[in-house]
Amino acid sequence: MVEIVEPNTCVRGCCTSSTIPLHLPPSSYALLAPIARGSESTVYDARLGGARVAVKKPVLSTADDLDKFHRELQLLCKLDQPGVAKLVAAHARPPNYMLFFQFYESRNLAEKLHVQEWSPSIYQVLTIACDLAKALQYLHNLGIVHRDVKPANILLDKDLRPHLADFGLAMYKKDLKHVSVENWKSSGKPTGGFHKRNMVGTLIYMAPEILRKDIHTEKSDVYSFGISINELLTGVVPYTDLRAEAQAHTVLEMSYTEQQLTAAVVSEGLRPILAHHDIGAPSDLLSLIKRCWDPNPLHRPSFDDIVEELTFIMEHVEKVSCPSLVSPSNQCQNGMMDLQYFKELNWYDQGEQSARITNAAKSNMRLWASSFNESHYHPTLSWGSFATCGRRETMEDTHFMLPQMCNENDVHAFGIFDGHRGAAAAEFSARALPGFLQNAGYTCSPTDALIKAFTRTDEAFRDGLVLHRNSKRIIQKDWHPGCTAVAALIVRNKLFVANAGDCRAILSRSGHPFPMSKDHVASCADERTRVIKEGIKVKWLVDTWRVGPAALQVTRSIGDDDLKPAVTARPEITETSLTADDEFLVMASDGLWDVLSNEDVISIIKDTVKEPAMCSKRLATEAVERGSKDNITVIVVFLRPVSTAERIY
Ligand SMILES: Nc1ncnc2c1ncn2[C@@H]1O[C@H](COP(=O)(O)OP(=O)(O)OP(=O)(O)O)[C@@H](O)[C@H]1O
Ligand SMILES: [Mn+2]
Ligand SMILES: [Mn+2]
Repeated sequence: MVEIVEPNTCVRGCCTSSTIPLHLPPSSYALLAPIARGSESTVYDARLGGARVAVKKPVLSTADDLDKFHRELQLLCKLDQPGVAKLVAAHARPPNYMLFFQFYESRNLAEKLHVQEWSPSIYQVLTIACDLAKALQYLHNLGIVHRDVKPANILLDKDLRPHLADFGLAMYKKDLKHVSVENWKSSGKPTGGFHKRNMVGTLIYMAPEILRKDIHTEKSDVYSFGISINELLTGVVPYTDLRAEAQAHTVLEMSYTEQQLTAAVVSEGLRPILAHHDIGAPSDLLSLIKRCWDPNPLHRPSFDDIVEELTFIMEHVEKVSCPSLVSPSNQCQNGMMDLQYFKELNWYDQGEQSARITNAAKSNMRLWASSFNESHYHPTLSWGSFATCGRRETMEDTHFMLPQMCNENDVHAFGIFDGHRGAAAAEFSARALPGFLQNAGYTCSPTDALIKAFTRTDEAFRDGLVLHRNSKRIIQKDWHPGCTAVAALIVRNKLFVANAGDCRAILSRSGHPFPMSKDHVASCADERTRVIKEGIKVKWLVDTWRVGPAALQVTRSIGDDDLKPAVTARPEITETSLTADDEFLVMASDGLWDVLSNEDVISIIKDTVKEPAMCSKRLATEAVERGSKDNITVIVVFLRPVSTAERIY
């Protein structure tokens, strides 16, 4: 990539390599945007000789930090294994100290699981586990312990293969024996002792012997590996799982301190909830995970054992699962093919294409540029979501999150769609509505833009349906998919909520629920009267009021072209000015509100760790526990700054 210039060493001469350039002419590289900022370093998206790389630039404030940099570089120069993040170059001379790595496109495993909500197949879990075990086996054979194995340090490439990164704490085992634990923990930083920075995010992956402040061995990496693979399998951050019994501690909630977690892991043998057989995890894998997190390091397997066992499990899974891919049950009979094709049209793409961004939007115009006075209160946002199929077999909910819409720092939009009679309308709307909203945003007020976005989405979807019905000669007259929708738009200090149907949005204002939408259901007298007036019958059926021959419970929706115009897509809009009293916004599909009251939702968030994705997940899990039988989608948006301590403990 870039030529090696002799002598190829760092400034001190302690780091050498015959293949990796260790000093670079400034013209050969360019740092672009930062992609991660830690307390010890910043990682940049960068270019080196034309290729995309990730550059880790450590903060070097003390002589110790410099020693640490050279140790890390010496070590990285020796590593060459496909499961280890590849160092491609370094610059180790004043004033610039940088490590250049091959770029891994699919972020780290923690983000993939908890931000993108990726749910891997068993085969993908086994592939990652196996690659990672081989990388750790390689390191241990070289006498190196990593000491910071956790999903955030596992980078995924575009094929989702893992690469172990962050050798900031890695050491030769022989050197560790001399280093007392106190030494690596406190390097004279102000708080001293067990520095918070080392704990945050890492504590839950630490073996009991480390928490007891004994020496780290390779078996401590085995423990962290076991915890990480279980997280990969369950999608649950350790100790946040609500399926646990009350006494099994949801440790990451505010009420638990790190001392309490440490005590529970060390003396009560507390561990995360093991993945369940239900999800198709082979029992051999589950028992392997359990042995990896055994309290006694001597009882944990070595990576030689782990690699061997995982290889065996993978071969077995391949044999069992491959034939089903071609099983006759998956093939459609001839007559069914067309209908199948029709339903499987990619409605997301259809939606995206209908709401293509207009020229106005491509120019330099600003969204709602003149709206609202800049001197007002400015909310500080953080957002997260969680969506689950729940007890249903299919997922008909969709959502979108558009923080900092069109690069406007203080314009944000979020939306949830709950499909019925199929997922088509919900899938279409999740992509179309944000586009229509943006296009309208250059010319209309926020309220009008929201109304336009809803009605245009509805029209475009119903037009699309007609078009496909005709062109594909599908005689499926009575297929009329629809969806309910709620969308929130924040423009500076103003919050607008548009709702059509029975999704709901509430604010927590001074600790109390403040409804931002009204449910549009046939049991609501006003709505029932309106629908009847527009010519559609409403009948009491079984247990509730239902609309038209389709027996819909909602009175407003996108789609449902058999019930238009009575079942209108026109949303009701609520508007409010945000102040420092507004803590957070919660939006969710009716799967949540069926079993949780507005008050329940507020109080659950109050005693959950202040991380929006975790709050969303906790609410959904709680709703499933309380018997919700529907799909559940939750978006939580904090409107005030949340301190790191509140987010982690
Ligand atoms: N080679 C890479 N390709 C893509 N992204 C990367 C790469 N290296 C690092 N990153 C991103 O930067 C983040 C931080 O990297 P790394 O863990 O090496 O830095 P760090 O400063 O030691 O972080 P911390 O100590 O806070 O965990 C990773 O989680 C990942 O999101
Ligand atoms: Mn890291
Ligand atoms: Mn690190």
